[in-house]
Amino acid sequence: MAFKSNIPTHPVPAGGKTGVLIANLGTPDGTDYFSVRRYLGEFLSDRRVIEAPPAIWQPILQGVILTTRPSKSGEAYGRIWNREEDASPLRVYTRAQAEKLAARFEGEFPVAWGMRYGKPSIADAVEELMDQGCDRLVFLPLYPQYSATTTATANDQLFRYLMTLRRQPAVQTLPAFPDHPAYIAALEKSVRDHLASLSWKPQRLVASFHGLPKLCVEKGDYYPDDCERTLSALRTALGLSEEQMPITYQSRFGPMEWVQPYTAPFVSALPEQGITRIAVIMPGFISDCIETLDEIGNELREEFIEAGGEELTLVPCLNDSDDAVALLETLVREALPKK
Ligand SMILES: C=CC1=C(C)c2cc3[nH]c(cc4nc(cc5[nH]c(cc1n2)c(C)c5CCC(=O)O)C(CCC(=O)O)=C4C)c(C)c3C=C
Ligand SMILES: [Fe+2]
Ligand SMILES: [Fe+2]
Repeated sequence: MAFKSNIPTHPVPAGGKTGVLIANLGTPDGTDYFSVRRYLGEFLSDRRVIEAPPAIWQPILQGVILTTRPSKSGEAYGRIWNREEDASPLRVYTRAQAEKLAARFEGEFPVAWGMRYGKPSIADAVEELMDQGCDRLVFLPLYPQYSATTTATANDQLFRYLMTLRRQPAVQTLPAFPDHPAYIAALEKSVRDHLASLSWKPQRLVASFHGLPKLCVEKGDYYPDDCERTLSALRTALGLSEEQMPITYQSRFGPMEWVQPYTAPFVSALPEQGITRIAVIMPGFISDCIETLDEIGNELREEFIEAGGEELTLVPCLNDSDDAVALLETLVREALPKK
């Protein structure tokens, strides 16, 4: 293999320069069939996400899944698309987080953003930082809870690109932050602010995390433990019990069993217990995306109303709020050597 001659366009200063790379999952470039197909094809070919042998999985993926799912998902993306920016919310928020974080660092640390799947890639972001003279990188996957299907594959992708470089930066990968005090404080404030803006009082604050196949957990992925850590810290901060703030898991994909309880049946069963006004918080997502805005904000709301529910409100994700950006700054600064 030939290694890339990646000579920075800016000289590397004496003593080195540190760049910050924030990474998220990735999202389609458009809502049309081919854009969504390209995205899902890359995402669902990742063996960290679907561990089945390619000889078995690829014919299923390239056959039935990539024939049917892109149209259905494209419609869902269409419902939540940011028309002003002509981009999906995940892209809009991730870019805004990077820009606002860069503004906070005032040139002390350049910031770039990259996506595990699609554009800009993690490789694009590494190049952007190295071109600015960075010879050290702090890599922050934007997943509060660890999973091999998210955090680990983001790290893999970073190192996969570094494998091609002649001139490699030093890299520090940051851990997940499920109960970091700054993260819990930001979530607590987002709940309090949102509840204060309502003219009614939810009877339950249902927490919904992205799901994961149960088999991944049996093989050692400790994602549900991290979700429990987040929720237990948040319940304590808000003074709520497990009954008042239950944990559930959404976004099941495929026929396998996933971590339970599943959000949709849990929420649909609430009206028959006399619970007809609820708020839903999704602390597994730093940014609003198709899974929060459409799966919960549209699909789940419809199911809840059909089951006899009256009100369902979403607590927005932290997105590009000052609290979110302050949290990212804290996580990065804590990782840097003290001067
Ligand atoms: C086996 C499939 C999947 C696993 C495992 C999985 C884990 C996982 N995903 C997130 C975060 C996000 N997922 C998003 C979208 C999404 N996820 C899957 C499948 C699996 N996820 C699919 C097929 C999709 C695409 C949407 C669809 O077609 O339904 C997103 C949003 C992306 C966006 O563009 O808005 C996020 C974020 C986590 C945290 C996680 C494991 C813990
Ligand atoms: Fe997902
Ligand atoms: Fe979904």
